[in-house]
Amino acid sequence: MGLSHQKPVVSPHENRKPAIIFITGQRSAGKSTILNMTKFGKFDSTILTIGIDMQKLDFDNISLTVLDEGGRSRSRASRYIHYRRMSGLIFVIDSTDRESIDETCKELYAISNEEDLRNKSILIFANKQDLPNAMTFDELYEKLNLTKLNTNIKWHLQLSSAIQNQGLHEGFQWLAKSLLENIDPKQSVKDITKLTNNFTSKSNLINFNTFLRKLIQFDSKFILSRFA
Ligand SMILES: Nc1nc2c(ncn2[C@@H]2O[C@H](COP(=O)(O)OP(=O)(O)OP(=O)(O)O)[C@@H](O)[C@H]2O)c(=O)[nH]1
Ligand SMILES: [Mg+2]
Repeated sequence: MGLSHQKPVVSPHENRKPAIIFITGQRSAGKSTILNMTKFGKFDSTILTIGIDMQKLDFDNISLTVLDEGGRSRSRASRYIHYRRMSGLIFVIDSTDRESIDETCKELYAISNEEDLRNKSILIFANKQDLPNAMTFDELYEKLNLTKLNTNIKWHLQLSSAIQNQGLHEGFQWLAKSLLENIDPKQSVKDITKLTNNFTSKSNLINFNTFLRKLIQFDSKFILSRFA
């Protein structure tokens, strides 16, 4: 047996840099649909997220651990979120909801002022663009007053339709590029391990509730299909 000059077999996955992302925003804006469509490439009906779900999304050179926060249980769920551990954030807006735009704007500003998000990236998805009354890019740009957003963060406004898989790829491409400039892979791996442990212990009950709801939904779909 001699020395081998063969290159070690490196799975392309090992070259992906890990990062943690938090997806938040208006309730029912399409956060979970964006993640599901990006991951599976097809539209599947979602149910409202209770607490926080965790999803992994792999791209060419980056592996995202995404925490998906349900819009209805925000204050409770947010206690488990530490912006310090996030490499970036995705904020989702329902482009048809003109009534809540001022409140949404305030929330976006508050997030952009978080000290722990300094120099990090925020991808803003203006979702549901397939609907006829959706706000346009210019309208959103003006109403969200994006030029006044804290200059310490990098942001990008992306129009999208999650159910039609429009704009998602472009949005994630921007995010991946912007994250790669800042990630410390060693720190990310440590943070992901901590987060996963934390997440599994603290949200077991929440997950169990979500599991039950999914089971009930599946069951009722099944029963309906039997009687259709
Ligand atoms: N027309 C349209 N409907 C969408 C789009 N994205 C999501 N929806 C619908 O909006 C509803 C809410 O979608 P979710 O993905 O569950 O929204 P969410 O933001 O995760 O909701 P919470 O977890 O409850 O905060 C569902 O009925 C989706 O089918 C879109 O781009 N266009
Ligand atoms: Mg959801």
